[in-house]
Formats: sequence, structure tokens, C-alpha cells
Amino acid sequence: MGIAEQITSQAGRTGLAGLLADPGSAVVGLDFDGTLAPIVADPAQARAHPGVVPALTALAPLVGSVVIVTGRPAATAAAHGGFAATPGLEHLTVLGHYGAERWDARTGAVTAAPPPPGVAAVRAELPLLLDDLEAPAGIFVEDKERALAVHTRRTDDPDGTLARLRAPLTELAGRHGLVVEPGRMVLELRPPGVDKGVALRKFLAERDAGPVLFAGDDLGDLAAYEEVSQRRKHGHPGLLVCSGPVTGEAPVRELADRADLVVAGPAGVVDLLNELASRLRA
Ligand SMILES: O=P(O)(O)OC[C@H]1O[C@H](O[C@H]2O[C@H](CO)[C@@H](O)[C@H](O)[C@H]2O)[C@H](O)[C@@H](O)[C@@H]1O
Repeated sequence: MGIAEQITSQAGRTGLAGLLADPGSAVVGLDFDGTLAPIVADPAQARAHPGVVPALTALAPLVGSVVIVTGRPAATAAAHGGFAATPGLEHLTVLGHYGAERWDARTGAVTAAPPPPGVAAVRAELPLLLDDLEAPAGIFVEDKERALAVHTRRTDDPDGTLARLRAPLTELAGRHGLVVEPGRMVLELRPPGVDKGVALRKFLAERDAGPVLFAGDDLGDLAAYEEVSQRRKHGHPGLLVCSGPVTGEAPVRELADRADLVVAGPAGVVDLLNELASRLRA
């Protein structure tokens, strides 16, 4: 079954038709972890699905822009994606840290404002707090320089631990001017003021974009979904894609319920990108 037959909403069918009719002004926005990179237990080991670079290389010259919008540092996503110095991806942009950082393939450089001081304060206090809370074995803190992500995936009870840590981590973040961004078995303490919706909106304005496809898998992608939904109300076609879990985890319902199309993880996203490329070539 092709993409069109799997889309479950009229707005999504209009989004696909718009993209196919006007690819030159279209933007394809993609989340990284869970969408382009299969979910793994150790964030440092996450890599883009092997089909991603070939699919993006095929699609990128046929659409206006391709942009990765991620909670990762922009350079990490570029490195783990295999996007740097890759022929065919010279115009790729990665918006990292929910838009606080930007990496452009053309220069290979990252631009960002310095992180607010609250990040250093949270970095200093977090280990003691986790000790006080008797955080279980397997808790892992990913220090992303401008944010700290507390992962529970490797504990015996990932969901229960996440629920138990949420209030104290929110209190710690709030005391230092940060917010908690919840995700798949992770609570991220990060600066406020930017999210994937704001990041996508700015990028779309910069490119004077027409139709937009956005694919994501987690709660952090909801803001980008909302941006595409708002644009649809103003007549801009949009297609919302959910990369569903393939690891036995439950899907992120809030996202799957709003999506026009649910595909089977990064492999399904690769198939979608390839099908788009072949339909645009035809
Ligand atoms: O916006 P994204 O690109 O989806 O990044 C969101 C978070 O993704 C990473 O965590 C997730 O993927 C890990 C590796 O597969 C997995 O172990 C973890 O359970 C997932 O939540 C990343 O480590 C975080 O820093 C990102 O914020």
C-alpha cells in the first residue's frame, strides 16, 4: 500500500497533494531519535537508520528544504546521522536543542547563544538530588552542555521511576529557571523559550515555505505538529507523520492520535522518504 492509501485524514491527503504539486517550496522536517534513528538503550550509540542518508540524498534535491529538528545538540545529530560532508546533503540544516542551536551542512558550523547559568547550577545539584531520591541503578544522566537529560530506560522500572522523579526534577529545574521536557523514558532539564514549534516556524518563514511535512515520534514533537496544524488553518498544506515504536513500547498516544500517517519506526520513515522521492521524480 502506498502513502496516499495509508493517510487517515483529509487534511493529510491535502498535505500530500500540496507537497507533490509544489515540491520546490516544500519543507520536509524530521525529528532525529525514534524517527531517523532507532531507539537504543544508550543515547551515545544511537545512529541514523542505514537507509536515511540515501533517502535524504534522493529527496533533498527534489524539495525546497530538508531540516532536522531535534532535542539533541545540533552537531551530535549531524554526526550520529552521518550528515556532515555528505554529497547531496549540502543544503541540510539541523536545528538542535529544540532550536537553540543551528548546524548548516554548507559550513559545518554550529551557531548558538551561550547556555543560561541555570544549566551549570542544575549540573552541580543533580547528582546529590538523585542520591537523596535513591534513584535506582540504571539511571543515566546525559549531559548535553545546554541541557541535562535524566534517562530511566535502563532501570528495572522505567515508567515508574520517571513518574517518581518528575516532581523533584521539575522543582530543581524551576528553581534555576529551566523547564522539564518529558520524552520517551527521559526527563530533560533545559532552558525555556524555544521549542520545536518555534524553531520550525522561524525556519519556514526564512524559506518562505509552502507545503510542510513533519515527522516525529515523541512529546517534544507536538509543538511542531501544532505549528503545521496552525498553518493548515491558513491554507498551507501540511502532512503530520508519526514514527511509531518498533521496540514493543506503547506508541506516544498524543502524537499518534494527531498524526495523518503512522509508519513503523525509522525504517517506515525511510520508506516514506523514498516513496516521496520516486513520486516526485516521476
Ligand atoms: O528530538 P529528538 O531527536 O527525538 O531527541 C529527543 C531525545 O532523544 C534521545 O533520547 C531518546 O533516544 C535515546 C536513544 O535511542 C533513548 O535511549 C531514550 O530513551 C530516548 O528518550 C536523547 O538521548 C535525548 O537527549 C533527546 O532529548
